[in-house]
Amino acid sequence: MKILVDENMPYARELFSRLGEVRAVTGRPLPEEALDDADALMVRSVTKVNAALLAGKPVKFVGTATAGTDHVDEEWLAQAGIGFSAAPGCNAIAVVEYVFSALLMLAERDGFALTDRTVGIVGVGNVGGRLQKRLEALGIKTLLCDPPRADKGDDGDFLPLETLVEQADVLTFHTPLFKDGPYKTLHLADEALISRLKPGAILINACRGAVVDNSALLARLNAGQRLSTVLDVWEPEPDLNTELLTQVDIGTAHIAGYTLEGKARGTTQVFEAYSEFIGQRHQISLDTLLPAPEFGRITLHGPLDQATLKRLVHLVYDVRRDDAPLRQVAGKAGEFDKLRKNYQERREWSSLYVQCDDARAAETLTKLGFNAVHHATR
Ligand SMILES: NC(=O)C1=CN([C@@H]2O[C@H](COP(=O)(O)OP(=O)(O)OC[C@H]3O[C@@H](n4cnc5c(N)ncnc54)[C@H](O)[C@@H]3O)[C@@H](O)[C@H]2O)C=CC1
Ligand SMILES: O=C(O)C(=O)[C@H](O)COP(=O)(O)O
Repeated sequence: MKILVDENMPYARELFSRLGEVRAVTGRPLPEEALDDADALMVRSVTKVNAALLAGKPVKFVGTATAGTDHVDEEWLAQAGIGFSAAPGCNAIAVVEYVFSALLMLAERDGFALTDRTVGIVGVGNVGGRLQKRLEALGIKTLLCDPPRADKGDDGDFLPLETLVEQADVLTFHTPLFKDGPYKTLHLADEALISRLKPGAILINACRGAVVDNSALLARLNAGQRLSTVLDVWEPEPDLNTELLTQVDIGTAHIAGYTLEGKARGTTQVFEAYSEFIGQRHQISLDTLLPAPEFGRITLHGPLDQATLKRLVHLVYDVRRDDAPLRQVAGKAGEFDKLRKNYQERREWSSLYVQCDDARAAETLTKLGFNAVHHATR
C-alpha cells in the first residue's frame, strides 16, 4: 500500500506508516509522477484534486486534512469510485482564536470595549458557531446569518445578510466558497455590501479569499472608507494583491487555522477515515501526539477585564506575529507558501492551565476554552 501525504501534515508519516508505505510530497505543485503507484492521497487546501490530477491513476482514496473542500471536485471523485474524506471542524477553534486575537488587538489600539460592539457572523457552522458561543460568554452581542441553516429549519435567530450589514460593528465571514448555486458565496462581500458597512466597522475574512471581492475592497479603502480590515485569506493565493496588503490592518498568509492542535486533528481525522475505508479501523487520541506547550501554567490574581484577557490571549497567540512576516515577503515568488510551511508552533488556549483566585474569572475563561480552575491563593 503506497500512501502519498502532503509534507505539511504533522504526524502524517507516524500515523499512515501503520497502514502502508508513506511518501511525503509538496502540495503546490504536487509531483505528478508520485501518483503513478499511489493507492491513497492525503492533501491540504493547496492541491486541486480533480480529473486532471487523478484520471488514469491508481488512487482509490483521497483525504483532505482541511475543513474547506472547494479545492476538491467531489462529484468527479464519486463518479470515478474514489473514496473521499475531509476533516470538518478540525481547525475551527484555531480560527476562532485568531479572530479573538485580532479583535482584542484592534480594541486596544482604537480604545473601545468589545462589549460595546455587535458582531455579525456570516456562516454559523463549526467556526461561526463556536465564535458565537465564545463572544456571548463575554457578553458581546452577536447577529447570525446562515441561509442554508435557516432553510433547513435549524434552531437559531438567523437574519438576512442585509440586517448584519446595517447593524453590525464587526462583520466576520465563515462560509465555504460556493462559486454558484442557491447559496453562492463568491464575492458575497461585493462593492455594494462593503460600501454599506457602518462607518468604522471591522471586516474580517478568515474563510476563503474570494468570498470578499478583493478589488472592490481595495477600491473602497483607497476611496477613504472608514473601515478596519483583517484578512487571512486572499483573492488569489498565493499571489495576493500587495497594494491591498498595505491597506489592511491585519494581513496573514492563510494561517488562521494553523494551531498544532488544528493541524493534528486534520491529520488524525483523515487517518481514521482512511483506516476505516480499508477495513482496519484505528482511533487516535490527540493527547498522545502533542508535545507540552511553551507556556503551560499561569496564575491569574483578581478579576478578568478586557485588558487582562488580551494579555492572556496574546500570551498564547498574538496575530501580529503573523502579520509582520507577510508584509516583509509579499510579492516575492514562493514566499507565501514558505511562511505557511515553516510556521512557528502555535497552540490553542486550552493548552494553558490558568489558576484563578476569582471564581467568575475562572468561569468565563473556562467558557472561552482555557483550561481554567478556581483556587483561592491569597
Ligand atoms: N483561514 C483558515 O485557515 C480556515 C478557513 N476555513 C474556511 O472557513 C469555512 C468555514 O469553516 P467551518 O465553519 O469549519 O465550515 P462549516 O461547513 O462547519 O460551516 C460553514 C457554514 O456556512 C454556512 N453557509 C453556507 N453558505 C452560506 C451563505 N451563502 N451565507 C451564509 N452562510 C452560509 C453553512 O450553512 C455552514 O453552517 C471553510 O469552508 C473553509 O473554507 C476553515 C478553516 C480554516
Ligand atoms: O481547513 C481549511 O479549510 C483551511 O483553510 C486550512 O487551514 C488551510 O490550510 P492548508 O490546507 O492550505 O495548509
